[in-house]
Amino acid sequence: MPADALTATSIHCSYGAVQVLFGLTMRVAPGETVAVCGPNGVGKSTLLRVLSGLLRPSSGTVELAGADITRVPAVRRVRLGLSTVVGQAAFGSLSVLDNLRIHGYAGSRTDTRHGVDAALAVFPRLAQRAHQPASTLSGGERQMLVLAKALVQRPTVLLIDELSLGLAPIVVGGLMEMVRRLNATGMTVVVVEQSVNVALALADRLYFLEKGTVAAEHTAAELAGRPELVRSLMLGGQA
Ligand SMILES: Nc1ncnc2c1ncn2[C@@H]1O[C@H](COP(=O)(O)OP(=O)(O)OP(=O)(O)O)[C@@H](O)[C@H]1O
Repeated sequence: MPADALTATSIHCSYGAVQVLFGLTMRVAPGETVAVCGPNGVGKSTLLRVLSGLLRPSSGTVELAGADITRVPAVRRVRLGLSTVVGQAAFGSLSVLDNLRIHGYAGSRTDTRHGVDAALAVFPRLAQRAHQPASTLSGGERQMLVLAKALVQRPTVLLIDELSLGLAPIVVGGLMEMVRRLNATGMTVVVVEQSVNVALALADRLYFLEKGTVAAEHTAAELAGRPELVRSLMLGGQA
């Protein structure tokens, strides 16, 4: 049996004296899209930071394709094929193209130009705006740029924090379609999402966190047509 694309096992994590994750375990199979959901402040973004290498857990392990990467720094994780999309940050005064090039140099494990071309092919709208300063992009286009930056790194596993945050539903719909297409190419995707509707529409499987650990895990198919169960899971109650 092939190794999981990504696993987190018994993760404990704290900010100073404040513990946020308590023995959290999750796994993501190759080619799967998995969503991490739950109420505000439950530790979703903290988990993402641990997976991406921005935060070191106090105990527990993170594995990428069966290799222990718990102590591997974030930049080296990118080179191993694990990229992270967080927020809508871009260098505003630089063009779309230069933003992509810079990102390629920062994490490159392959030829940067090839990666930039491949990313622009996925986002024709960005290709049309390649020479426009990033600061002039709309919110949705900026989010596309963030996804495109991760694509330049040609990840095997893509971590996305809050794809839908602050964006109009129609823009979110477009971005979801992009993520689906990436997943269809074989890319494994983990999304941290506050919108359960986005999570349900995107993911094969969903983890629901409560008090820094996994309270429940369901396939999207199991949750289809069960709004009461979804509601109670999102409120942090075990159902
Ligand atoms: N840098 C930090 N220093 C101290 N505490 C932090 C830090 N970042 C997050 N926390 C705390 O850790 C807890 C979990 O935060 P986290 O951002 O992981 O939650 P979340 O589930 O992603 O929440 P949300 O859905 O509101 O974004 C919260 O109580 C938060 O205040």
